[in-house]
Amino acid sequence: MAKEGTAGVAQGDHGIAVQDRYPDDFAWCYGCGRLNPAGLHLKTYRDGEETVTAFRPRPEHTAIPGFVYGGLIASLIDCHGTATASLALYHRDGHRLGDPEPVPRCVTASLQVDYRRPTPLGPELVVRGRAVEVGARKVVVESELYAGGTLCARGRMVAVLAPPSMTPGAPPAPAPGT
Ligand SMILES: CCCCC/C=C\C/C=C\C/C=C\C/C=C\CCCC(=O)SCCNC(=O)CCNC(=O)[C@H](O)C(C)(C)COP(=O)(O)OP(=O)(O)OC[C@H]1O[C@@H](n2cnc3c(N)ncnc32)[C@H](O)[C@@H]1OP(=O)(O)O
Repeated sequence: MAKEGTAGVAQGDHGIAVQDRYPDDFAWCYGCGRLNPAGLHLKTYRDGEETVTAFRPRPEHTAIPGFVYGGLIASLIDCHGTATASLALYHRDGHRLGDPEPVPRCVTASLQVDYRRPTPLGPELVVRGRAVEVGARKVVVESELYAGGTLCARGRMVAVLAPPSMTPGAPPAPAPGT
């Protein structure tokens, strides 16, 4: 059974965030890429048998006044899920965060979000996830999103290892003055 959300996030695998171990070419994601200056910079940590992340929505993440936009909720569940999948594959291969081997990058093949309660805008949101199936390249991740300890959304996703042949180059640098 899922634990109630808390904001205590940094435990296990040396307290390192999965996203801080993605190779640079895979670190531009809007939701979780550490190199995307306009992104959300989500960080996923191992917490026992689960993973956890926390994010405090800002006023621009409003759906209707006082409540969080569902697309943001989906983004948090998405990026936390792909990181949870990456960590599951890394662990399966005998590694721990902090090892020199790069963390594998997964992309979203399928994402389902069930919005169970309106999510209040104000408290920090906490997402807890776990890999429930780990295949050769495919990982199924289930997760829950909490606001102030209240379960507001559930996620289920299929994440697939990005083929190395599709590694992108870094995006172009912004034009001067932008
Ligand atoms: C933005 C990336 C777009 C391109 C993706 C490709 C390469 C990635 C390159 C760079 C990525 C860099 C950074 C990523 C940044 C952010 C990530 C955050 C999350 C996202 O924002 S990411 C954007 C949205 N995402 C996509 O843009 C994916 C488009 N898509 C594809 O690129 C292919 O579709 C792919 C690679 C997913 C699979 O293609 P594939 O040919 O490699 O593998 P295959 O089809 O054999 O599937 C293998 C196993 O997954 C099962 N499976 C597949 N699809 C399923 C589904 N929908 N439901 C249930 N199961 C499914 C199969 O049933 C099989 O399962 P089994 O092994 O058990 O038989």
